[in-house]
Amino acid sequence: MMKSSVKMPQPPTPAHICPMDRTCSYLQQAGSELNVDPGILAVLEKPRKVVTVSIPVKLDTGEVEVLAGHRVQHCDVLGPYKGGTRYHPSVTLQEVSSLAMLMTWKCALLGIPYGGAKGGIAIDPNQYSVGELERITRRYTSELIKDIGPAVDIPAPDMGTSAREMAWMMDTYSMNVGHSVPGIVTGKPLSVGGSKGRQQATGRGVMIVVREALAQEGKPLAGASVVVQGFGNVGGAAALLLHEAGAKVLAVSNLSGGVFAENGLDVPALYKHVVQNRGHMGNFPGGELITNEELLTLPCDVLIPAALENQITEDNALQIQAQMVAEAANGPVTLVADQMLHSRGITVLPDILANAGGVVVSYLEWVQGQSYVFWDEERVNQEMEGLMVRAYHRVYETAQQRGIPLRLAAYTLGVGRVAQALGDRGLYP
Ligand SMILES: NC(=O)C1=CN([C@@H]2O[C@H](COP(=O)(O)OP(=O)(O)OC[C@H]3O[C@@H](n4cnc5c(N)ncnc54)[C@H](O)[C@@H]3O)[C@@H](O)[C@H]2O)C=CC1
Ligand SMILES: O=C(O)CCC(=O)C(=O)O
Repeated sequence: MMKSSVKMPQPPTPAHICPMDRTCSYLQQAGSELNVDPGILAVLEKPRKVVTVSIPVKLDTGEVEVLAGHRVQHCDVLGPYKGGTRYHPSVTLQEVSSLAMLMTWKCALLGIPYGGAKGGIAIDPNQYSVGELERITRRYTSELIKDIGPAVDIPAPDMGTSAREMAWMMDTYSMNVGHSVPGIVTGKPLSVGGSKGRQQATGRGVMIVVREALAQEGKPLAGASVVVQGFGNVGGAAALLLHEAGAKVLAVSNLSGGVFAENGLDVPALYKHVVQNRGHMGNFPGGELITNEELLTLPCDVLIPAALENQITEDNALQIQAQMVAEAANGPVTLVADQMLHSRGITVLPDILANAGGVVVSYLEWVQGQSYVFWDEERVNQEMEGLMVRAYHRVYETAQQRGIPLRLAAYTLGVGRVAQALGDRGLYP
């Protein structure tokens, strides 16, 4: 949705927070809950293919910079690999591998016929011109040409990328193979076969899951107090849609800081302000400034981290005052913090459920493209809502039946489906 022009150095990921350890730990927990054969778990712990490519790019100054790009394909037992492409300074092979594994469980949980993958380049896109970004994206795509394809691995947007980059990827792939291949990416512009509703889909899915979870606790979404960290594609759409649904959005933030209003922010006005101010929240007349750290610990019904990984850690988990945390970002809560929130009775809606709206509409885009029939936005939203609501209730019921947290229930469903398919395909006796 909105690209920020704020340039700030990124703090390194603390050494004790390893994204792959977290994802593997949840996999192991789901495996023991389901009594999955250790051989199958050993297969699922490792990505099937890891590709790192060198991306030489001529900068506008005439200098050449050589970047590293990754694509990790975790598992394709249920269908083609699927997952976003991230441009962010924190990108590492470890991070991309963990995100690829999350995609496998997310697609399986939602019942969509995809495997899991993720890609990324460790750059701050705000530091590059549009021309440089185009050259980087095209070279990255060309380097991956033998590893991606509409029946093999289908990239999509993630942090730092959008429909624009998907159009460049599609064009580059199409030029390489000699004909137009819209199905090579999802999240592309409508003009080249994108789907209505994809841009807001992840945020809309977050809103739907939060609404269902609040309803389960007997609370309506209208009037619920919400805090959102991140105001990009996911956080921006989630805040706007929650506001539209009558929730009181107390605070939102992005890289530039945050704003808070005790009686709720006028989110559309803030959105306009941020666009006009090239990503800056400061000087917004309808709220007071707040830091990202303060925002995370505000008392509210629902806290929605929609930016980076590892935002809720053992250092701030005890200060979280939300009743519910909805993981719009991938991996915003560390392993230890997750246990701390659980023992404090705070409901955590796990990423593989809460942010699945994006890949669901990517799937619907792919379905429309395959059939050459394109739907109106109402139909896309309805189909997505149906899948999200059913997934939420499957997770909730599994958690109730097994007496386990929602995250483990979600993993149990996702891992169980993949393990079953592995067995049925004869890969494991
Ligand atoms: N784009 C998509 O369809 C999907 C994205 N996600 C996840 O959602 C998260 C956000 O992705 P997008 O919204 O697409 O990215 P984006 O690049 O559009 O927006 C990221 C937002 O986070 C803010 N941000 C960055 N660092 C921050 C910090 N330290 N503190 C506060 N805010 C900060 C940025 O200023 C920006 O507002 C990521 O974890 C991504 O993997 C998950 C599912 C699908
Ligand atoms: O839309 C997609 O294919 C992938 C979205 C994504 O990267 C994610 O859900 O984390």
